[in-house]
Parts: sequence; structure tokens; C-alpha cells
Amino acid sequence: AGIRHYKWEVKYEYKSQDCYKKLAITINGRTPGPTIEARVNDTVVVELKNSLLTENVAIHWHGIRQKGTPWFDGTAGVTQCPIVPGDTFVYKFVVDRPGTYLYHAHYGLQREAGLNGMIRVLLPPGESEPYTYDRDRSILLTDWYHQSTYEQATGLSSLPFVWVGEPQSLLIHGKGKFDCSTPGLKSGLCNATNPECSPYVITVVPGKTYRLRIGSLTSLAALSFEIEGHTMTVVEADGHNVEPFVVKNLFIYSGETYSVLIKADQAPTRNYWAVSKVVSRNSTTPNGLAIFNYYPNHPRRSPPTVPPVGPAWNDVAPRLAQGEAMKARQGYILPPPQTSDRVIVMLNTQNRINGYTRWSVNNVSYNLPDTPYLIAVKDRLNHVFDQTPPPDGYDSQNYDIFSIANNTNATTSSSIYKLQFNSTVDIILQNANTMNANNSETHPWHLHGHDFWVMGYGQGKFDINSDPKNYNLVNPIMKNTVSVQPYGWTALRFVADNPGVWAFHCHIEAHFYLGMGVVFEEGVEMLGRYPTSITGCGDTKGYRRP
Ligand SMILES: O=C1O[C@H]([C@@H](O)CO)C(O)=C1O
Repeated sequence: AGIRHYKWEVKYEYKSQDCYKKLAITINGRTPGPTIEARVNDTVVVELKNSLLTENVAIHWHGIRQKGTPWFDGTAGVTQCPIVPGDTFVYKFVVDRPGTYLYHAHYGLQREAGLNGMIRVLLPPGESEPYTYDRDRSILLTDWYHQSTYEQATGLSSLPFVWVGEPQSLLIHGKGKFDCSTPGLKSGLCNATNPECSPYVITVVPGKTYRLRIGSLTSLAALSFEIEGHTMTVVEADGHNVEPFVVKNLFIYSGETYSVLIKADQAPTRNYWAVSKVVSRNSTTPNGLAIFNYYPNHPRRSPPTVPPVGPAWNDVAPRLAQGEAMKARQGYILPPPQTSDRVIVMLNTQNRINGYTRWSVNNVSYNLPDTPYLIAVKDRLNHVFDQTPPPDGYDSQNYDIFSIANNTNATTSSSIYKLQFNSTVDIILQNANTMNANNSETHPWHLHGHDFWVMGYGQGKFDINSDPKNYNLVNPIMKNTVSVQPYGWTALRFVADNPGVWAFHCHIEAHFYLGMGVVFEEGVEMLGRYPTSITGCGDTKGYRRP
């Protein structure tokens, strides 16, 4: 195994990703940042210099389990103190499985400012995938806001509440197109002919098969992605091989990755549209467009057709069908333990707490402490976070998930779930009505430090007596991010076998900021000494010695 060394400088720069000029956070001048390429069991070393001048930073390696290195998970407040301006922090971890992963800022709403990218882990030399393709391409899908993260964060934590609203653009690998003739724009900010916002191009050679590694790091939007006139065969989800299935459009939630195979088998005399579209919200955001370019046509030549409009935003059935179609590829994913040791039901609600709009799990809205949990637990700094364990369920008998609930007993807390090391844990995500009538939203939940089996989905209220009988105990997929549909539930199972402290949260940036997450702790006593580079904040100010 080798070492992959990266030297990154993180800073603010003016960018015109969608033709509208705004400050973006870049890595070595780029957003998305460089795709990390490594082979299984390589050690990735990222030497990160924070040149943001007045802003901390932390980077999470999304989908990398960090076995033995929980302090390099990059989650500010959970696994490390954020990196202060001017400092250089060294992340060092092993990528122990092949597949497609992501990285992004995990501090405040910083991810929205463009600090993101992809990780591609290849098989060891001589080994091959159970499918074939000629070339490999990583494509990151995001949404894009023109407001700064500070304006957004301030609105979210103010009275009255100011919601971030729908994104202005969808970007395909960092490129989008905002309509510069939109009334009310300040002059000089939007330039439709800026080469920075020329469409992203995926060039293919006729007859060849491509593996597109597609990841989503949207702030808010759930997406549908398609390539005009072509079907895609899904072969990988979150780093795991799935039984191949064919889709016309791929539904992808923030925090997910998929590999699809696509054959350049259409008329080669023209180009085609690649389209991303918001689903699950009645969004005003225009579709994202890229060019699927058949060589040797000119890469900038617009396809002669009107871009596909994509599926209806509110049609849940095809999204559920994609989830149902996904099964573990035979011989690649071990079946789950057939029983679990603990079941935690997590009711997802929007609440008002002291007048502030928040999101909660079992009526607890999550607040990060100033001292990272990993250090606090390891060093028994019990005073730095709430020691009362959060609840393992809610009053499901008496709770109506279909109507607005007042949830007057909702509170904020920094308490965490202690999991018994090596125990098998079931999590049931239960969706419910928001504070708006007849409204329930889609939430993609991401677990740090583990993959989980997706045991089942359902509509309405989860029934602990009957629904587990329908769990897929034979060939469920494993993922690190899964969605819970409006008014539905999703059941997942994982083994708490990775010593550390791990966040589990809604991957919608504003929702996690508003408290929609929990933290698990397991086996921290088994860990050796953590690196002093993660200290320096909260109660650990005096820890760093010269
Ligand atoms: O957290 C959210 O707040 C708004 C809305 O519910 C209140 O305006 C919305 O759509 C969210 O996802």
C-alpha cells in the first residue's frame, strides 16, 4: 500500500460558478476540489492550510470509516477542534475499501460555500470489478446559493426565522447557469459569457462504456439526474456493489454516491443533455445542465433538442422503486446479523423551541458543545456536555405523525447515545408532519464511521410488532446515507464496532445546523492517545504543549 500526499490551501475567492459572482471557498483555487485518487489500503495524507483569514475549518471524509483514526473524521465539535486561520492540520487515514466517496466541510454551514470534492478508491492491482467499463469519471452534483453562509446562518438562528429558501442554481461538477437577465441584479455581478460558467462537458467516444461516479453534496435539494436518450445501469451505491439495475433517471440525495455504467450507443453525430433536477420539493430552482459530448463533435455545441424536463417533483413512487430495486450484489455484501441488541426509534420533527424554529429527534434538538466529544469522553470531561442520555423512542401510541404537533416539551441538548461496543443497533427513522399543514419533507441521514444495512422502508407510522417481519435479512444493501420519505419510515442496522464518537444526522445543511442530528459513542476507552492537533478549543485550550 502506498501513501497519497496532498497539500491543500483553503481560501475564499470570487467565483462565478453559475455566472453570478460570489465568494466561494476553494481548495488550491478550485471548487469542487481535486478528486482524491487512491488504492485500497493506501494512506491518504492531506496537509491542509487554513487561509480563510477569519474563519475556522474542518473537513469530513464522507464514507471513509476511519477505523483506528476517529480523530481524523473531520467533524468540528465531535471529533476535533476546528482548524483556526493560519494553521496547518494534517489528516491521515487509510482508505480500506474500494468505491466512491466524498469530502466536504463539516463546520457551521461552510459546506454550502463550495468546500467539497470526491474520493475514488481503486481496487488493488490485479483485481477487477464484477462489471466492465472503458473509462471512469467522477461527477459531483451540488446546489448553489448566492447568499453567504453567514447571511443564511443568521437568518436560521434569528427571530423571526428566515429560511434559506430554494437554491439559485444546480451545479454539475461546479458549473451551472443562472439567468443574468433576472430583474433586480446589481450590475456587473452576473456575466452570462464568463467562461467560468460554460457548461460542464462529459466527453465520450462512440461505442465505449463509461463508469460515471456520481455524488451529491447539495445543501438542500434531492435530485434526479439523467442523460438524454441514454439509460444508466446502477452498479455501486455508497461504496458497495449492488445487483445491476437500469434507470432512465437516477434519484440521488445529499451525501449519497452511485456508480452507473452508460454506453455511448446513440447517434454519434450530435451531443446530448445531462440534466439534474430538484425533486421532493416544489422548487423554483431551474434544472442543472451539462453536455454529454460525443467525440469528435465540438464539446461546446449545444444539443439540437430541448433538454428533458425530468420527473415530477412530487412523484414519490419512482423514488421508492429505486430504493426497492437496490439489492446487495451477490458475493459482495455480507448479510446483516439476524437480530439486533437495541432498537432506537427516531421521530423527526420540526419544532419551535423558545420561539426559534428547530429540528428535533424525539423532541431533542441537537446542540454541539465547544469541546469535541471525542476528547470529552476520552478524558472524562463530563461537565462539558449534557450527561442525561437522549431517549430511545417517542410516545408512538399517542403521536399523530400526519398533523402539526406542538411538541411543547421539545428541548435542546448536547447529550449523546452510548452504544455497547460490538452490539447490533437498529435505527428507525420516523418522519412526520412539519410545522406547515400537510407537509412532510425528505431527509437524507448520514452515519459517520460505519456503513449500515438498509432493512426496510415504509409509509406511515412504523409498527414495531409487524414491520420488522418484513425486513430484508437476506440481501440488503449497505450504505452510509439513506433517505426517509415524507410521512414514511426507514429502518437501518449497524454493528457498533468502530471505537470513536460518530455523528448521525440529516445531510441537509440547514437541518443539521438547526439540530437535526445525534451522536453515538462506542468503545472510546479502547482508543490510544489522540493526536494533540485536534485540541485547542473549549476545555482543551491548555492541552497543546510546545
Ligand atoms: O427547515 C425548514 O424550514 C422551511 C419551512 O418549513 C419553514 O419556512 C423548510 O422548507 C425547511 O426545510
